Parts: sequence; structure tokens; C-alpha cells
Amino acid sequence: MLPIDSTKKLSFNRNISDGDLVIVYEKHDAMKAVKVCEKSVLENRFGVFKHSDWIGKPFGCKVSSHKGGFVYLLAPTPELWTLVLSHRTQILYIADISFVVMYLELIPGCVVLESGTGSGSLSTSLARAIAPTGHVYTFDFHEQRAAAAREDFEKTGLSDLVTVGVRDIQGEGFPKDLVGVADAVFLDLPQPWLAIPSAGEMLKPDGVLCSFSPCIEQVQRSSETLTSKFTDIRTFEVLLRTYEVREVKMDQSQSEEGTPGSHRPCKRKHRASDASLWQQDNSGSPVVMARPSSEARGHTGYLTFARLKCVA
Ligand SMILES: C[S@@+](CC[C@H](N)C(=O)[O-])C[C@H]1O[C@@H](n2cnc3c(N)ncnc32)[C@H](O)[C@@H]1O
Repeated sequence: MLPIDSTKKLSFNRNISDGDLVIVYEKHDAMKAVKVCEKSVLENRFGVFKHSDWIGKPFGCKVSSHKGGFVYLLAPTPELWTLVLSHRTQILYIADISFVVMYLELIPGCVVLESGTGSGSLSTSLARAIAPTGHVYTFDFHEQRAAAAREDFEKTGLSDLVTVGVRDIQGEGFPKDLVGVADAVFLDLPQPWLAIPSAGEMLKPDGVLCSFSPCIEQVQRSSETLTSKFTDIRTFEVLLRTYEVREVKMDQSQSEEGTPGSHRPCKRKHRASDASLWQQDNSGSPVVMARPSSEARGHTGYLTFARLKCVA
């Protein structure tokens, strides 16, 4: 049973305290994690911000610098942490992470095994999904990476939910004391097929495994290994298309035709089925438009899922 404290730490429905981690938000692509320390200041292009002014304010608040600039102080949720963490390895991002959490069928109380830990990007979301009574056991054979991940889980308040082990999972498999305890196993390893037999031993009957691989050759090799003990083998590639939503001024002719490269704006205001595109009725007034982002992320990898066969 986990100490009740871990539930409290996961809740951001409270005010900022000395020692808390906050995400200082300038804009969606300019954020950084800062540990609040009463005597410290944050300096950026908007001025100097005293941490002491932040203490006692709610997460999500807007705070001002000595010269009137401002930033937002956001809670270190897994969604934001993934965007600000220090990259020690390639990491999983939100599109793949959300898919993994859903298809591994994670709910509070689940036990999840993961390897490798890498930068802990996925582990952070796994931990929140199984909190407050579940547990994530994550393994990496790289000692410094494992230690850095442990420090990060301390900072983000997840250390009661995640145990980081140093182990060569491809060579040795998962530890024998975890046999049969896992609801789900996640592999992000260069040769996942070497770890699949051990992952199968760790899973409860009907448990789900997911393996992330950047190349289709790895998927084929993993799938061959999966067929002996697993069923319902499926591979997905999650391709995310991001849209930029901007307010623009248009003249009447443009508003009739739409703008090149964008979707033609819809003349209706806030129609529920067309919520991303709309315009105000008066020509010349600002129009809100959505267009595909030029920085859209393409291929990240393949997610192969499989369910352990139940032996009657
Ligand atoms: C791409 S990273 C994982 C990133 C992680 N999914 C994330 O979202 O932050 C792969 C990790 O696997 C670890 N690794 C590679 N081979 C391993 C092995 N045989 N046993 C354990 N870990 C291994 C590497 O050290 C590396 O940290």
C-alpha cells in the first residue's frame, strides 16, 4: 500500500509552496521547469521574477516581473514535463504516450513494467495513470540514466509510484520476483524480441504488452517472437497533425474565398461540429483560422501491442 502522501503530491489543486516544481510558461514552445526557492529569482527577457512572490499563489496563476512582464506558473503535469525534461535519450511524445496508456488499459492500481527508462518521459504518464495504488517498475542498464530518472521522479513527486532498477533486460530478462505481477509491460529497446519471453512471464493472464520500435524490421522480428505466447498482435503508427490557430484580419474578398494554404473559413459562429474554424460575421473584423502547422511531427515509431494468451 502506498503512503497517502503520493495522492496529495499528484494533486495540483493547491497553492504553490517553497520547494515545489513549477513550469514557467512564456508560450507553448517556451517553457522551463523551475524549483521554487524563496530566496531565488528567475531572470528572462521579461524581467526579474522573485520566487517569494509566487509562494501561496495557485498553480496556473500569472505573475509579473519587476518591469511588468509576465509568465504563467503551471503545474508539472506529465503532458508539460514531457516537453521540458532534459533529453538524455530519444523520448516518447504525447501522441504515442496517449495511445500507449489507452491501449495498455491502464487504470489506478495497475502494475506496469517498463524498459528502458530512458529520460522517463513515458514513465511519468504511466505513473499518473496507475496512481495512487498501482506501481511502475522501470529498468535501464545505463546507471547514470537510471539515477537521473530517479532524481526526476523525486522532483515531479512520483517517486512513491515508480521504482527504477539498473538491469540488462535484453540479456537477463525482468527480475524473477516480478513473475506474474504485471498488468502491462512496455518495451522501448533496440532488440525487443530478446526481452519478449521474459515479459510474457511477468504478465498476468490476459495482460498486455507494447513494444515501440522505430523500424518495421524490428516490428517483424518482435511479432515473430510474440506469436508463440501472445494473441491479438497489432501494430500502429500514430501520425499527429497539429494545427495553428491564429486570429487574422481579412478584407471582404479574402473572406469570401478563404486564404491560400488554409481551410476556407466558415461563416457560422461557433458551430459545434466545426469548432476549429469560424469567423465573425462583419467583414474586416478579426477571423480565427486554423491551418496545418509547418512543424508537424512525422514518423516516430511503430507501436506493437499483443495480449498474453490465457492457458486454460
Ligand atoms: C529510447 S530510450 C527510452 C526512452 C523512454 N521510452 C522515454 O520515453 O523517455 C531507450 C533506453 O533503453 C536503454 N536500454 C538499451 N538496451 C537496454 C537493455 N538491454 N536493458 C535495459 N535498458 C536498455 C537505453 O539505455 C536507453 O536509455
